[in-house]
Amino acid sequence: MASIEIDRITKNFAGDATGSGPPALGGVSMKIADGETISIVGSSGCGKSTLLKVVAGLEEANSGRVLYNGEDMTKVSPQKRGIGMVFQDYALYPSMKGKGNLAYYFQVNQRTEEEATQRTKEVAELMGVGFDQLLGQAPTTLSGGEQQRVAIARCIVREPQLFLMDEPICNLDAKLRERTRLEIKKLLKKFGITTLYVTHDQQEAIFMGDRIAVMRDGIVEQIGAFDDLYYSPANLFVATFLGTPPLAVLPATVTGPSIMVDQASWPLPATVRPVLPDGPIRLGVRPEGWLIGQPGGAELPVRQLERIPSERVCYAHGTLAGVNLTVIADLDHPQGRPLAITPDLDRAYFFAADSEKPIHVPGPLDLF
Ligand SMILES: Nc1ncnc2c1ncn2[C@@H]1O[C@H](COP(=O)(O)OP(=O)(O)OP(=O)(O)O)[C@@H](O)[C@H]1O
Repeated sequence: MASIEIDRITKNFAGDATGSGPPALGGVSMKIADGETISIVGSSGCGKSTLLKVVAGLEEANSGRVLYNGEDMTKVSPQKRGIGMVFQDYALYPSMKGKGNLAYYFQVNQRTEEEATQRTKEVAELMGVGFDQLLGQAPTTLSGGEQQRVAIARCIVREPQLFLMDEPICNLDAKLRERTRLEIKKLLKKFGITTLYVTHDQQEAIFMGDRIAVMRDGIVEQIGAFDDLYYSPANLFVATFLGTPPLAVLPATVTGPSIMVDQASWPLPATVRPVLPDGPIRLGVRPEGWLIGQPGGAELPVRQLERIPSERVCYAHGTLAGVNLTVIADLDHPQGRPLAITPDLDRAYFFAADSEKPIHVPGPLDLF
């Protein structure tokens, strides 16, 4: 097991070296505690996979260091780093059955057969019902999802000190994805494996990660527990990146004790008022941050209703002040009827009109 330190890593691919575009990694630093899982999220091309490859030693950084347990890995080959890697298209050894794939590592490392059997059994039990059966089959007879589960188990049996996973389950169907992520999490916690986990799926990032790192253009914008990022975002990018449906960011004007959006004006709470300058500002409101049907609410013509029966609500999509937004309404809200919406200003986000800097954010909520 290992604690990992990524220290000011930069990476320019040949094409970028002339400075024509932003570097793939522009000085990434983070510390991952022993046994911790960090989910890495960010838009396509922001450098997530490159970061994993640099940590694995598959790509050479232009500057910076990666340390495992305080030891600089720059000169250590990927094979000697004790890493388990699972990528989207991870291939199994096709000539071996699942079991052989798991045991192969023990054979080449002259470890005993008992150890291989014991460890395979342990991992197979944790992988859940039916996994034993997969181990008896050749990879060609397994579906993509089944192959990926065997590939994950194969990494785990090797007792990696660091696990690098790049969208490992994105090719699985929704049901299997949910089951597999649970299996992976159980395994990581049971064996205390330090992990970097790249995903495009926010729910998966929240579920898998002890902390989440949000990347943009080769930079880590913020790293922290989901609640920190969600309620105390470092900037507008993080605020709008996390959350589905996303935070609505509305043009607003502060005039003394009130804030105005479009034609509607609402009194500012005493906690917020002293920190907001008069003049234009950006008001961020999450779908759950709107109060419905209050006097003085702005009228939201509802463009579309999206029913979420399991939550007993519906998402009402509409446009206010030229901004598309979503509010949470009653499940039986009639199609075509507008909603009177008022931002819950105690739970709102305020950003400068001309920068991404937050002026006031709600901070962790006292939910109980
Ligand atoms: N081998 C390479 N040669 C040149 N440029 C590369 C190479 N690999 C990645 N890049 C560039 O580096 C940047 C970061 O790519 P990377 O694959 O790390 O992004 P990502 O966040 O993992 O994207 P995605 O979510 O789409 O997988 C992109 O601009 C990409 O085009």
